[in-house]
Amino acid sequence: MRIDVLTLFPEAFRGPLDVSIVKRAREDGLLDLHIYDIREHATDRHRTVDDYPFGGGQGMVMRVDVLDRALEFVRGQAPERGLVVYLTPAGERLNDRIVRELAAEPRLILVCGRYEGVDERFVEHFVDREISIGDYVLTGGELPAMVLIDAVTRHIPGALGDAASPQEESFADGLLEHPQYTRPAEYKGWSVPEVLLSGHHAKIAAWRRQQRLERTRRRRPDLLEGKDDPA
Ligand SMILES: NC(=O)c1ccc(N[C@@H]2CC[C@@H](O)C2)nc1
Repeated sequence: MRIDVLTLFPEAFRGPLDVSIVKRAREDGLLDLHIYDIREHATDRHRTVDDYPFGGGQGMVMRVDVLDRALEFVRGQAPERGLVVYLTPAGERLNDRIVRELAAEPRLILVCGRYEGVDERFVEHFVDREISIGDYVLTGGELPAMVLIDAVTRHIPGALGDAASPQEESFADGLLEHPQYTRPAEYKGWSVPEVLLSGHHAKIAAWRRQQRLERTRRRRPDLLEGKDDPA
């Protein structure tokens, strides 16, 4: 899978994507990640990428002409057209379903805004999906883009290694994940649920399912809406 990123701050991407699972996915050629600087496509002497908003208001808006040129350049770097995703608080709330949809794409082109955002004509004519990672405003789309890259990479076949698979986790069955325990079996008088030490796999699976249900009912009843009560 190829992911291209358009940003004013390429340096923001150094670090989180250079470690562990995402790093290995890149080294193994499972994820082909490229970061591009939007400012390279500003044409004036001052390399301007933003301007004052028509109609007034505070802050600056990123120019559609600069973004169009940057996107056209990036598009030309690979044969697949790519799905253009703009990170914005006004987007669809990211969830497991959307992550899986995006992970199925051969190529994503993520657009990270700054200031007050981008000219709406860019969104209207060039963006395929607007995505939000939560109901809060950040200084830029870079962190949301890194969240998206991390979440999507987990679904690239082979990225989690042969053992684990994204099926067995939170949200995969629409529920929150069950609690996890490991050694020591006893710590400061705190013990591990007996069933997990029993080696009885059917009982363990049942206990974990019950835990997922109870946790979800207690913490995230919204995830259960519209579902008949799962047995
Ligand atoms: N919740 C989110 O996913 C999110 C995304 C982007 C963002 N901020 C950028 C800065 C200017 C505009 O492009 C939007 N804040 C929050």
